[in-house]
Amino acid sequence: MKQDELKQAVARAAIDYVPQGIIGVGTGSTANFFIDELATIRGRFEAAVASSEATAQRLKNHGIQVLDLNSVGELEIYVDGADEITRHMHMIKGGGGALTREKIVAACSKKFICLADDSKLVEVLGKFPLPVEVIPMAQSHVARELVKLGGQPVLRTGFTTDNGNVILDVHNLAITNPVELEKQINQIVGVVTNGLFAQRPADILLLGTADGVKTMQAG
Ligand SMILES: O=C(CO)[C@H](O)[C@H](O)COP(=O)(O)O
Repeated sequence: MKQDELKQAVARAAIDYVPQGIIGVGTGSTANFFIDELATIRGRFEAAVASSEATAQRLKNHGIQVLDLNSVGELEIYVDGADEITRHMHMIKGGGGALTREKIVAACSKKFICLADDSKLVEVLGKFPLPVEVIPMAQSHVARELVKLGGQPVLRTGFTTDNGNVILDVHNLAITNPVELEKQINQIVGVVTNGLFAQRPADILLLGTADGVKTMQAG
């Protein structure tokens, strides 16, 4: 099965988790498939909160109401993809550069439902370069600190986040303790946040495989 077919299958499976109220919606090609599925059940839920400008636009294009996070309470679910995920539900996210808003919406949600094709399931995080969102004037400082942690930061050229910041993609990190590394990187002055989602892992993983969609939880 092609990767896109697997993404579409998990997006369709996620519809079973959609509550009547307001849904947090992620960013990326898998999230886009989910948005397209949401469009088919418009009217069965109230509205959405978007984790990026691109997601907000796609939701609106489908006629789905998009609300400001500050105007709503805690969300029932947040649905998003990942670049890598482990059996412990720790993730690397931010391949699309939306990591900060994704982390914020996820933090405001009771349940994080991760949608991924089986190429994203890994034993250890870190083959995918870890995205770090950085205030532009701190770019060099943060890069030096990331080198001290053993990584090789590379500026994502020509890319600005929805928050007006830059992304350093950090290669070759040995991510043996994702919870600690997430905290450590976030303590560097000038870092907005990093793409490790370990302090707040996913609750449910819908994994697209050639044998169908598998539902997994931390274990
Ligand atoms: O974190 C993300 C965007 O910032 C995405 O969830 C992640 O990059 C996966 O993308 P895709 O679904 O296109 O494979």
